[in-house]
Amino acid sequence: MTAGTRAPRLDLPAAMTPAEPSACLRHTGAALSWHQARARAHRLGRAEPLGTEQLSVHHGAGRTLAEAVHALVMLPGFDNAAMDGYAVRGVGPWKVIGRVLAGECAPRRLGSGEAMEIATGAAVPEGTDRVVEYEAAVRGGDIVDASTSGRDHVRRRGQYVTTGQCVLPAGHPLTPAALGLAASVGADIVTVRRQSTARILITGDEIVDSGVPSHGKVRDAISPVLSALLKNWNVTVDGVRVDDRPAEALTAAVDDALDRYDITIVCGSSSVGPADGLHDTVTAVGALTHVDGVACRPGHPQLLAQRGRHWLVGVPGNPFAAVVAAVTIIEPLLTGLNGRDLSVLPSADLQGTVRAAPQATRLVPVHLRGQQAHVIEGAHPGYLGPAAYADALAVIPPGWNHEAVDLLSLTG
Ligand SMILES: Nc1nc2c(c(=O)[nH]1)N[C@H]1C(S)=C(S)[C@@H](COP(=O)(O)OP(=O)(O)OC[C@H]3O[C@@H](n4cnc5c(N)ncnc54)[C@H](O)[C@@H]3O)O[C@H]1N2
Ligand code: MOO
Repeated sequence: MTAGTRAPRLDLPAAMTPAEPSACLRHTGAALSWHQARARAHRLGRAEPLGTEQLSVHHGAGRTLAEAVHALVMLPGFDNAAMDGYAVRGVGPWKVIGRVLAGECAPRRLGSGEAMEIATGAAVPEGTDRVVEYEAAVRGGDIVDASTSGRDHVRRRGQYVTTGQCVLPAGHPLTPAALGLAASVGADIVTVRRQSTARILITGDEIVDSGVPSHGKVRDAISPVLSALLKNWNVTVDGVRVDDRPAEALTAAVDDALDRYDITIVCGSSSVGPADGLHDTVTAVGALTHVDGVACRPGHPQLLAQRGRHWLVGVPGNPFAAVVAAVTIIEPLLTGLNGRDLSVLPSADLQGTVRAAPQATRLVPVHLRGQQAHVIEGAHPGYLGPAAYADALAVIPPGWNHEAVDLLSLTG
């Protein structure tokens, strides 16, 4: 609910031409470049990592390792068959002297000219030269024969991992496969960063949190999108609350949330209008400002401040601008808090009409098709339509000249 004269229009492409200002020329903070803001949020988080806890590998999904996982066993732990068939020794034909299934031990070693029927994963009998898969074997009675094969179909002990080897370093995200790997090298417990918590504070007298808004009112679109993004980033979003102005109410709510949550996110109130009290609140709660304005379109009026180990993020009230702020500030901050490196962003060639801003990074919703990102027309700071269809946001740097663009995932 900013008031006063509108900011002059910048050189927006057709796809992003809004009916209201998207440039925050009157914004008071010294804007960082988009890359600087992202890097700073990450660096700050990295300097104050979250505490740690120990979790079962069954419950670690989405967490980040605080301590490396070292193998307690060889992988494989023993020489075993990679195929169902016959473990053989020497040249065929072989006499079949028995059978060994997974989990069993062969009763004795193989002699030359002998074979043992074997299941995939079973320990091969001592003396085994190779495993002949059923498909390549010809059996008659207790004799089996096969042509020579190039592969021995034996997975050797320690072929993948040796005991003591670091299989997952600290800072590695516990993806489903990483959890399986930790278990396969014998880990029951992993040491991870604790789950971060966030409180979303929605400001604005015009905002209603359910139902169809009456004239002059606006349905809260930011809580749903922000809550979902935060859950994707493994944050516990502990309640969403609509705070009425006056400024003292916002300050009290922020003060309280800063005490109790890792990240307090104030939506709206970030600009320069008469009801935009976030800057005063930052001062009143004694937080130190690190980012105050980012040279990006949309999403310029972003804020990052710190009180102790607690973080205050201001995101613009325009919902698409709020999404931009989330991927610019909140995601890198969380990446840092979890002790992870900022990932190198994937990139793609951009198809569609978009023009670079001279001094700001533009964030544009795109569909990904193969190696190409296709611009979704109609993006507007106050409208989530194109973002709702997008796979990612393309990062269009100032002065962009049709080079490949970086991509920020919107789908988790
Ligand atoms: N004179 C200036 N006016 C504005 C500037 C500026 O630099 N000088 N910047 C513009 C930009 S850019 C943005 S973005 C907005 C940011 O405004 P605020 O963060 O202060 O947010 P509000 O004024 O409260 O709301 C803006 C807009 O968004 C709607 N809104 C707010 N919260 C929600 C919500 N939870 N769900 C859906 N929509 C929401 C609100 O009704 C307003 O329409 O300031 C510009 N003005
Ligand atoms: O127009 Mo404002 O850029 O952040 O939505």
